[in-house]
Amino acid sequence: MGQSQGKRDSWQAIEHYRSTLASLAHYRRWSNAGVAALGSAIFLISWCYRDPADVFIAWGYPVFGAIFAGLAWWTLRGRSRLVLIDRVLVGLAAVIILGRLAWHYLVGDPLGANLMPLVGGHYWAVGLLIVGSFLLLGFQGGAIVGGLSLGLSVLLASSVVVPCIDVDSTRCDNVVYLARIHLFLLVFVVLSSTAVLLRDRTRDVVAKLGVLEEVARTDHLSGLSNRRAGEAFLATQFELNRRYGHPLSVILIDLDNFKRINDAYGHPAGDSVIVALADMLRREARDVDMAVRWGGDEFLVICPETGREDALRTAARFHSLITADCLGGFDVTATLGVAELQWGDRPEDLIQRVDEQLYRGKEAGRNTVRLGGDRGDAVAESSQSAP
Ligand SMILES: Nc1nc2c(ncn2[C@@H]2O[C@H](COP(=O)(O)OP(=O)(O)OP(=O)(O)O)[C@@H](O)[C@H]2O)c(=O)[nH]1
Repeated sequence: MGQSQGKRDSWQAIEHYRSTLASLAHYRRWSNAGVAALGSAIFLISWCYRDPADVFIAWGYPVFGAIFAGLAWWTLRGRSRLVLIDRVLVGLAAVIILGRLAWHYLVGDPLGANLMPLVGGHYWAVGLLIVGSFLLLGFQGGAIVGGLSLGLSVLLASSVVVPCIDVDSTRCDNVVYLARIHLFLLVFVVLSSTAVLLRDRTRDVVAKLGVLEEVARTDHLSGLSNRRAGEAFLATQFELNRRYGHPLSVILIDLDNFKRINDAYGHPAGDSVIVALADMLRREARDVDMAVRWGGDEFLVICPETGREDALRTAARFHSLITADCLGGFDVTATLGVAELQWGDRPEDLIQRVDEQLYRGKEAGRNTVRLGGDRGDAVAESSQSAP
C-alpha cells in the first residue's frame, strides 16, 4: 500500500518509456532499411531505362543498387548502431549524388544543350540529400553535408557556366536558372537546419528541465518530497478544501532525541535512521498522501480527504511502526502532532497548530501522538507504548 504504489508506478512509467524508445528505434531501423531499399530500386529502374551512352549509369548504377540493397539488409540485421548506419547511408548518398552532379557539369554534356535539363532535374536529389542529412545526422552533420553540397554545386556551376556568360543570351538565362536553384537549396538548408536545431534543443531543454524539477522538489537524502514541494502541495490541497470543503489533515513527525544518535554513533548512523523512516512513510502512506521531509528529523505527511479522527488513526499507525521497527538499526521513538484544517485557517495556521501539538507532545515526555483542534485535544492509544 501507500507510496510504494507511487514508486511502482514510477518504475512502470520508466519501463513504459524504455519500451517506447525501443519501438521507436525499431521503427527508425525499418525506415532506414526502407530508404536504402528504395534507393536500390531507383538505381535499378534508372539503369533499365538508361541512355545507352551514359557510362555513369551503365557502370555505376548496378553497383550502387547492389550497395544500397546490401545496406538495407545490413540495417535490418540489427547488429550495428543506427548512428553508424545513418552516417554510412548519408555518406554513400552524398558521394553518389554529388558525383553525378559533377559528372553532369564536367563530363556528361558540358555546355551542351542538355546540360540544364539534366543538371536541373538532378537538383531534386541534391535537395533530398540536404534535408535527409539534417534529419538523419542532426544539426552538425547536416551543416557539413548541406554546406558541402551547396559549396560544391556553386563551384561547379560558376566554373562551367559563368565563364560563358557573355557568349550568348541562353547562357545568361542558365545563370539565372542556376541562381534560382541555389536559392532553393539555400531555403532547404535554412529550413532543415532551423527545424533540426529547434527539435534537438527543445528535446535537451525538456529533458534537463524534467531532471531539474525532480531535483528541485526532492530531498536528496531521503528521496521524499522536500519542504518546497510539500508547501506547494499543501497550497493546492488548501484551495481544494476552500472550494469544495473536502477535509484536509496533516501529521508532523519528529524523532525523539535524535541528536543523541548523531552524537553517539556519528552522522552516517543518523542519516540511516532518516532514510529508514522515509522508506517506511513511502511504503505506508496512501497514494494520495504526500510524505515530506520537512527539515532535519521532522517529516510532514499531508493527508487530503482525511478528517481528524482518520488522521489520528494514521498517525498512531506510523507511531507504532516507528517504535516497532528498528529504524536504521536503532530503537527510536518519535513524537507526532496531528491537525485538521479548519474554517478560516490558512495553510500556515494549519502548520502552526500541528507544530504546537508536536511541541506539547515533546513537553509531555515525547513518544506520543497528539491531535489538536476546536473540538479539543486527543492523544492516540499507541502513545508511550514503546520502551
Ligand atoms: N544525521 C543527520 N542528522 C541531522 C540531519 N538534519 C538534522 N540533523 C540533526 O538532527 C538533530 C535534531 O535535533 P533537535 O531538533 O535538537 O532534536 P532532538 O535531538 O531530536 O530532540 P527532540 O526533538 O527534542 O526529541 C540535530 O542534531 C541535527 O544536527 C541529517 O540530514 N542527518
